[in-house]
Amino acid sequence: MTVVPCAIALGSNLGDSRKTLQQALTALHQNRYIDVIAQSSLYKTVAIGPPQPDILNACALLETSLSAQDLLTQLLVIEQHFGRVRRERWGPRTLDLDLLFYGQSIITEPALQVPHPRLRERAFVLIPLAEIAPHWRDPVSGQSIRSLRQAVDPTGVQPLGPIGGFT
Ligand SMILES: Nc1ncnc2c1ncn2[C@@H]1O[C@H](COP(=O)(O)OP(=O)(O)OP(=O)(O)O)[C@@H](O)[C@H]1O
Ligand SMILES: Nc1nc2c(c(=O)[nH]1)N=C(CO)CN2
Repeated sequence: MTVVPCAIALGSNLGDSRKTLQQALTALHQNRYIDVIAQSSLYKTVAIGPPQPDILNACALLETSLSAQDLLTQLLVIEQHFGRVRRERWGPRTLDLDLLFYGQSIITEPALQVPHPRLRERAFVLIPLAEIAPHWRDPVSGQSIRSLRQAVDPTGVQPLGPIGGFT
């Protein structure tokens, strides 16, 4: 059985966001095909996009025996479980789970792009991810997460400490 290391981003700005992120990590942990290897601190971040409340963001490293498509399906199932309703693009959400990396794969399908196409410009992704995977190499740019993180403006990304709830 092949096990693939992956990275995901978590975000929430509706409801009890800290609890939602904790419960999302617990749901991933409970999936028999997914191991949660590491989780970043929690960050309060200024929302990029339409005006809306600040967002709680974090990242996690996983190992999975699922295909990238099946892992995305599991992420979408967990989002739905937390009542995510899609309205405007980049609007407020109870839970957003993005697949950032699936090993060193490059996937460009309509429903799945990996590495996540916007991760290189996102301080709210790169700062938490650099905590847990500084040496991970982005297969598209060839750069490490640490060097991508050093290139973004950290303004508006404030650490809040451990996510808590899940160990
Ligand atoms: N790497 C990926 N991770 C998560 N969803 C992806 C990915 N690539 C493509 N998608 C597709 O995008 C859809 C999710 O769009 P969504 O509305 O959550 O975007 P968003 O997270 O608000 O914005 P952004 O994609 O800029 O982070 C999913 O239904 C999925 O099919
Ligand atoms: N701060 C912040 N801004 C965003 C976020 C997010 O998770 N955090 N997600 C977006 C679309 O996924 C768009 N804008």
